[in-house]
Amino acid sequence: MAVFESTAAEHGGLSRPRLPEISVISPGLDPRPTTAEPKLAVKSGLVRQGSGEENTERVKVYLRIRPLTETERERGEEQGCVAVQDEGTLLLKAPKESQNMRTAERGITQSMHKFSFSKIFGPETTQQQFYESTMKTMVKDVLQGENRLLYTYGVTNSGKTYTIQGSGRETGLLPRALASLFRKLQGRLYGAMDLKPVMYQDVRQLEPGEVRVEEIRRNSLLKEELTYSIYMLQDENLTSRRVGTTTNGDSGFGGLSSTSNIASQLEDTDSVCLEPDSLSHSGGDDLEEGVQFSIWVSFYEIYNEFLYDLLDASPSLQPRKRVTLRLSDDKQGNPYVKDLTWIQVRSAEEAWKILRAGRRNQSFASTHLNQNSSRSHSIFSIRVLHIRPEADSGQAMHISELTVCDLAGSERCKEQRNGERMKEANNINTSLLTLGRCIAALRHNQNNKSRPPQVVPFRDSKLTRVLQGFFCGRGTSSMVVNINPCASIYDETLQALKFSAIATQVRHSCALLQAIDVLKREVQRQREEKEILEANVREQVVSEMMEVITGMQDGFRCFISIHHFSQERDQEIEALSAALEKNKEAGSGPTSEPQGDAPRRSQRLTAQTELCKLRAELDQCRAELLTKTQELIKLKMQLEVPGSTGTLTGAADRKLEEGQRNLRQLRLDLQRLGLDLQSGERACCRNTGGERLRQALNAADETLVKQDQILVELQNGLILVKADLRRKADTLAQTQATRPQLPPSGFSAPTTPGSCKKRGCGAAASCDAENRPPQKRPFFQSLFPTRTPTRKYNTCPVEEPNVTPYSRILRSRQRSPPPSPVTTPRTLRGKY
Ligand SMILES: Nc1ncnc2c1ncn2[C@@H]1O[C@H](COP(=O)(O)OP(=O)(O)OP(=O)(O)O)[C@@H](O)[C@H]1O
Repeated sequence: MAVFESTAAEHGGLSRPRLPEISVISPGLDPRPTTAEPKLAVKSGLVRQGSGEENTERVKVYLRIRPLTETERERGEEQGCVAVQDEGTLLLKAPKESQNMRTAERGITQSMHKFSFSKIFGPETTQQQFYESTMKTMVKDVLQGENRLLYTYGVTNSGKTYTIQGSGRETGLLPRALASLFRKLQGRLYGAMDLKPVMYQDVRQLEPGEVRVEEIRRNSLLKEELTYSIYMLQDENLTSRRVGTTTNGDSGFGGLSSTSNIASQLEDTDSVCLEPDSLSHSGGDDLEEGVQFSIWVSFYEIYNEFLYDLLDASPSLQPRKRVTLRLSDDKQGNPYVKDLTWIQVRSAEEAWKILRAGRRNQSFASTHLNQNSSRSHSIFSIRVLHIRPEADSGQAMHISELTVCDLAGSERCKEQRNGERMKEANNINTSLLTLGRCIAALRHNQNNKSRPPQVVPFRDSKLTRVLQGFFCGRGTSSMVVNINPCASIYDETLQALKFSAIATQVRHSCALLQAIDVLKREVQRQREEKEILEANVREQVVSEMMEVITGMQDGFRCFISIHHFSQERDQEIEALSAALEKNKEAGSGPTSEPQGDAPRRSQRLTAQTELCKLRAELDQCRAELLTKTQELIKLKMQLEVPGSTGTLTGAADRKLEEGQRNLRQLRLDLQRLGLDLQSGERACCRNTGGERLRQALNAADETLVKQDQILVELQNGLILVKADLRRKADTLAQTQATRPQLPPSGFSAPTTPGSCKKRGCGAAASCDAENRPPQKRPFFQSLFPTRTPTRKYNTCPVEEPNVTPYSRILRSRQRSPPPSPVTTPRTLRGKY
């Protein structure tokens, strides 16, 4: 067939690569389709991808082809450039006069293009059929709590407004949706007006005063709509102006300037008399039990990138400056139209009147293509509050939304002769272009998950910003592409279809929703874990704190008891010290001690008395020792003086024996004194614990130790003296034996010539000094000058007849065992 022949092949020359005959501008289709394969992969408009994306659904894109008017047929617009191959496939064939055909003839593009859609609706499709196939399910979803968006896209004069609003009795999708909604909600409407949607998807509880304001606003709007209708009917002149009226454009002014025959088309349908659809037949059985619904509507437009509230002003007949609305973000960053008017509606008729009132405020103008062309994007939203009246304060459990967006038609700016129309066209095209970029970015991000995601330019236009939520997983969107089969606008239609082809590749952000759900669950789980962890930590901290506090309490109790004890001890010590002082002063007089401490204090006093007695004994012993020492010295001196040796030695011997006895007695006394000291100190330590007493005892003990040492030294000295005396006695005996002529009591130096008594004594002393302990010599020398017999005399045999009584005693002593070792004070101290 000639129509499928590529003109580019004929005229493109050899230098150009041969292009395929048909461009297939839709994913999932066979890139090389043939006429013999009319059935393409798209069956029901639901195209799925593999590799883990089976659960995500592509955005539904419907194509609606409007019928040609009689005028258009007469102009020769019907050239067969639009052909429906099946319910999902469209074939575009470039007409001869089109730009596309010219480029195709140069081999740059193809002249035929194939597109796939979710479903294609031909010119014969009725409004009812179109609603049943597109919006009915969306209404059902919204009543189930979902958010849905439907928007129309297409070239100007392609039937977008007709599709959404309808014309005459051919009501469009929106009034049908409203009628269906209210039929479904019969008996389930929430009568009060105290809950109102605000911001992105919040609900606010209204005060009674606010409720009255809301009622006044709604009644005013409905009343003025009624007044306007009556006015329109009565004023024939005005009514005659309705058909074919052209406006001067809307530069921010509403009212008459925007009134068009579109409004009159709607007014023809003065009541919503719609064929009942299958949804409304089903009644409200599938609605959630016990839930009531409050329906609120809003209507605004985006004109030249400004937002205007179409329900804010009454349908005034006087032009006035309109107030622009601002876009804001809530705490989660969701955009919403600030201060937008929301009206609660209680029936489809009320909603219909509100819609008509808003339509009169919308910006329309006549263009070269459409006498009543929408010059703005209009957005009508229905918010459904799901309310459980029995719940606390009747709070809304959930909000769902159905938004219907009638986009302005794209058109060629250069064909607009009017400057205002050109500006509008520029803005329309810019916002539509941004919408196309957003959809392309979404498609890119979905298809290239391994690559860095592109920024979706939602913020580049007001339109994409207000619709952002529906593209980001907070609902699903459906697109209706309207085309006009006129050959004269083929190129524009081709561009619109190329745009829609991108949209068909976009998937709903179900994956995002699922990810959000997963993340929500994860956050909840982690929050619970954190709470448990926090509770455990708190418990541990509390138990540790309790332990610390208990320890501190114990320590404090201990401290208090120690403090009390030390106070008691201090008091006792003070009392004892005072008593001691008193006793010292008063001697052994009676004390005025307290009754309870009397026994212990008497013990202590006894010990003190004992100690004093011991000290006295010690002093006495010391005095005795001194006396004995003096006696010994005297005896020594007597020994040195010549005289009766026997008498002297006998006296010395007696004195020595007496001294030894005294020493033994002294030793015993010392031993007893040590024991007494021990017991006394024990008693003192146990009973008083006073430091001063202990110091006094220690001092006494040290004195005793010193005295012991002195006694030991004295004893050693006595032993040496005795030894010396023995030697002297021997010498005397030998002297007497060798010198019989001398009187028996003589004690003189030997008269041997050349010899000297002193010399002989010196030799003996020098000889004897070697046998003495070196440490004792100074003491011994201080006591007794060295005057001992020589060794020669010692070695001489002693004749028995000349033995004196002293020498006998000495001999017997020499035979007797040596004196027992002196008990050193250290032994006592060690025991002590
Ligand atoms: N399916 C249809 N059946 C009958 N008439 C239709 C259909 N679609 C559109 N029309 C008519 O075509 C004309 C243009 O339609 P409409 O105003 O809806 O186009 P539009 O796309 O909204 O244009 P604009 O973008 O300029 O507003 C209207 O007169 C409308 O009644």
